[in-house]
Amino acid sequence: MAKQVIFSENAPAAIGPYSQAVRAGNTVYLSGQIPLVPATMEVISDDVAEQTTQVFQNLQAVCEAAGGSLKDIVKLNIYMTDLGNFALVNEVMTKFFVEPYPARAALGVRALPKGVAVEIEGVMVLED
Ligand SMILES: C=C(N)C(=O)O
Repeated sequence: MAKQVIFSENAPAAIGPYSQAVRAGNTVYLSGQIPLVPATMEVISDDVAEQTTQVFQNLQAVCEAAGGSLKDIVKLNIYMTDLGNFALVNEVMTKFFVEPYPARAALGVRALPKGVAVEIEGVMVLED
């Protein structure tokens, strides 16, 4: 199956050897987004709510570049350096998603790139 690399100028450029997303058939694999502001490539702030918002905005931009939207996401994996932020991340997520929510995993990790507090990756399935 042919794979297609997805790129959005409205999301941060990759900070390593990966693509922002890759489409294979109708499935789009969204690389982990961290809270970098696309225009500056700087972390938005230390505030976890702002970081989470930036992450979802970045994912939204990549989804749109792939011809979809956050509504088409079927699975998310959320990585947090402090699971004490679990409720806060949930609250921010409800500003971007309505039911039926995607499947999801939430994990606590020791560290994330650029010292951020949250990273989110996902899988999106496009309509035929
Ligand atoms: C930020 C990433 N997605 C990475 O380094 O893989």
